[in-house]
Amino acid sequence: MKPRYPAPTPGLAARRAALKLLDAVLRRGQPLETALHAATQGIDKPEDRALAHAIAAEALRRLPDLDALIDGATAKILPEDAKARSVLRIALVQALALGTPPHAAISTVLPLVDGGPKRLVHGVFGSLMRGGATLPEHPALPPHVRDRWSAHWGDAMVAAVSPALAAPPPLDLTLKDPAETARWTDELAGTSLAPGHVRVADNGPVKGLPGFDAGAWWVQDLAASLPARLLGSGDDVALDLCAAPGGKALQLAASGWRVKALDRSARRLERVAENAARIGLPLDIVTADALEWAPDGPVRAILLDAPCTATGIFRRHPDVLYRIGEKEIAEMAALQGRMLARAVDWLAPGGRLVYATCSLEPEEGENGIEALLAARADIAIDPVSPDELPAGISPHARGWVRTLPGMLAEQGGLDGFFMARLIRR
Ligand SMILES: C[S@@+](CC[C@H](N)C(=O)[O-])C[C@H]1O[C@@H](n2cnc3c(N)ncnc32)[C@H](O)[C@@H]1O
Repeated sequence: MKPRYPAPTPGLAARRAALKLLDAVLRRGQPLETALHAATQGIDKPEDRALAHAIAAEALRRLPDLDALIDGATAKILPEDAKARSVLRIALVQALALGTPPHAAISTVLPLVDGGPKRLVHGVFGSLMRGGATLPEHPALPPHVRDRWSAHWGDAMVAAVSPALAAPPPLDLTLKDPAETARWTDELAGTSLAPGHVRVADNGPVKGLPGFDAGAWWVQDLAASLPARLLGSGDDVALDLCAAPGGKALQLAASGWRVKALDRSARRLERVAENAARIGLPLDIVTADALEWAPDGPVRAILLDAPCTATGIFRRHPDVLYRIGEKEIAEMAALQGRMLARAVDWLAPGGRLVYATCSLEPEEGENGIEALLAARADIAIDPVSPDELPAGISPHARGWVRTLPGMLAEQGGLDGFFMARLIRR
């Protein structure tokens, strides 16, 4: 007897979820990670959810190149938001970048255009495959990002972004005890670019690596480990005003500080508590909005790792290349300005505040600090000296630190960050 309903195409659910993810990022401006839960609802197997994420992330990494192929193979340019375009992006990225056999790549997406231009999708995909289509070794950047970053940082920086986007970033670990750097570099078969840092080439499951269960380290990009280093060690109270998921708060605690780890997100603070328990370091966790909360008295050390557009972590989160524009940058810069103005007021005379963002936008870094300095005669930059930084990264002449794509490229690069250490006179 003929089945009443056709059997579901194996792998279709993951492709449908990938389509929803692309839609969430490109049309609704949602972060990929935020959209993941809703897009993969009803998918039981973790490997199918991971596949959906991998397809969408790779499609975002390769979007301008995929679109150039599609546009070169269609007589009439498909609208930017046409479902057929997104379905073709998903099929092509699997066949050309993820190693999916072309027949599987197309047969698992065609049901997604049921009742739509199935023949067109099939025809465009087939003609591209027959024509030997390939993707360039280094992905092209979307024009609006290329122009923005080229205006701020120059063409050499932009040229360094594409290779950085092509390869998955290495896994960086921060050690609880920097004195054990040689031991863990050896046990993890990694390389170390700074005391307390190990870079691991093999990107396998983190929980399986030596030292995870023992709480010897946590995952943290090398650039992200620099701001807490700039506060040095101490045994006083240190405020970490935007603490979750906790990498920098743990660094401060490991350096002896009594850390008040504040964040407004109770859910994200659960991760902080889990991480602190695994590592075995004490943190005083406070759920509060830094724009409303205030400490009891002046403090000597503050870390403000402010919420930002996160364009500096494009290697891990390529959705920032499509979600972030001038409006988002201006909104974040305004929020950061308010947080910074409030936080410097809490500093004791001689106290230090490290301000950091994982953004490649000067509005969220250099410009914000210059505006603060112009408004506050009692605040100055406490310049970072070269010996506080890993070899290959130098402080800016103004005393702050800017990491850019292209730095340490031969060793695997690092995230884009801005950090400045301020002192209250
Ligand atoms: C860049 S992340 C912090 C990363 C963290 N410092 C680390 O090293 O793991 C920014 C954090 O700021 C928090 N946040 C955003 N607005 C806030 C506010 N008004 N008050 C407190 N935390 C806030 C977010 O919940 C987010 O966890």
